[in-house]
Amino acid sequence: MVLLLHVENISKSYTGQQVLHHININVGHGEIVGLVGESGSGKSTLAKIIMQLEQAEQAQIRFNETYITKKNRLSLYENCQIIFQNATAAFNPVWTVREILTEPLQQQKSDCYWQTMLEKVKLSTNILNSFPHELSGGERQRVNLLRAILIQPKLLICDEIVSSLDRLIQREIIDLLISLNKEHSMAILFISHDLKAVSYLCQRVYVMKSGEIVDECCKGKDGFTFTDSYAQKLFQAMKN
Ligand SMILES: Nc1ncnc2c1ncn2[C@@H]1O[C@H](COP(=O)(O)OP(=O)(O)OP(=O)(O)O)[C@@H](O)[C@H]1O
Repeated sequence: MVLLLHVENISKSYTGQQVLHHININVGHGEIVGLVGESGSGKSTLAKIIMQLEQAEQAQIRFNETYITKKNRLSLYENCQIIFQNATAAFNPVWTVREILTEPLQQQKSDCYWQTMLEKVKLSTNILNSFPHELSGGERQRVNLLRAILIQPKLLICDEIVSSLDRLIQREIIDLLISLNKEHSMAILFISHDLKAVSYLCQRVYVMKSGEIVDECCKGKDGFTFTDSYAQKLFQAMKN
């Protein structure tokens, strides 16, 4: 598989405490990859470093064969987007949904365009004049997702985006990700505690523990088969 994101040797400390230890991960073009691990294992920190929102001590990040630094991060954002769990925090509360969605495009679009795009995330055009606080959690996360995919990124990093939603809405969002992956070959790095969601969605998964990648596995016909005992326990607990 041709690599889209290639992350090598990421280490990070906060106030003398090392939270990431020589992390290597990669995501292929059009691939859906999971990143799981217990709370505090360093998943979000890794995602922020990839997006140049945090500085790592040493890191080599290549996206589409180009080394990414703070200086050229804007070109990364044209092809790689991140969405977080808390969709509300991503929005300006005094903007309507139309204003929120128009911002990354930097130009007005027709009602017909919005209808087509909103249908992709199963929202109606009525929502365009609403403010974020008038939406449900699931609707907010759909707007967040649509905002990220409007620029047709090659990679979408999802950091716990379904954790606060109920099961049915979680499933709808995940099915939406699968269709976006199929229709646009959009690669996804899916960071989650939710191993059921990861098992359903992802083709390959990395398991993280205390700032280290302890296992990596491709999905086979029986799901994921890990060699590391921590990874085995983690996924075994899900089945029980
Ligand atoms: N800005 C910060 N300053 C100091 N320590 C931090 C900071 N951000 C994260 N940490 C620490 O780094 C470690 C990794 O945190 P991180 O949020 O990356 O973990 P995580 O795996 O994403 O956790 P969760 O699943 O709960 O979101 C934790 O010990 C956390 O307390």
